[in-house]
Amino acid sequence: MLILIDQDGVLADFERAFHAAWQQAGHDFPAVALECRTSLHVRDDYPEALYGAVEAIYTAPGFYRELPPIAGALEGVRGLLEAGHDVRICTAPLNQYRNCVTEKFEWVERHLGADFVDRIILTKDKTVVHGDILVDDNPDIRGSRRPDWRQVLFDQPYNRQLDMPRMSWASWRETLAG
Ligand SMILES: Nc1ncnc2c1ncn2[C@H]1C[C@H](O)[C@@H](COP(=O)(O)O)O1
Ligand SMILES: [Mg+2]
Repeated sequence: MLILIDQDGVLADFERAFHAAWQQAGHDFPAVALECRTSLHVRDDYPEALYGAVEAIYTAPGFYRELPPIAGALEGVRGLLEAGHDVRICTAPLNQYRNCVTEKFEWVERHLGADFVDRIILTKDKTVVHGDILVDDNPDIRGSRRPDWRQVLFDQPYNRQLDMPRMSWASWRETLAG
């Protein structure tokens, strides 16, 4: 199968890094605990007056480069390759792309190796990408086409209210390799 894997929130732990950076910045408003996050975009769980401060964290140089891998993700990706699947990273850049784009590539090179950079598909519209399965933490992927892939939702606190087929890296074999 051709398996498309999202980067942020599936391979790279955007949430954990944001939480740590917000705490370190010393804002009066406390960091929203990961288990209490309710919407995909972290900004939406903070007061509107703090949107600028939230964005300043994830647009800062180094934020994307230093994201920790999600537990089990790197082993899971290698396992999918070993099982014979064609694995591609399918990721959307921020509109404020300056640090984000380069650092997403650096992240892949650092954690999955230089050859894996060839497997990156960077797009604002994942519906135009061909594949059998897309593993993504976003439960509402929009675009210009009817996609030919089937989505498997990557389990995150902010998408748990939805009843959709989902997986975590602890259960990828049961969900994807069958
Ligand atoms: N939880 C998030 N809050 C804010 N912005 C986010 C979050 N997860 C991803 N993003 C941004 C960062 C990326 O540039 C794009 C989508 O990335 P993707 O690798 O397709 O998940 O949205
Ligand atoms: Mg994502």
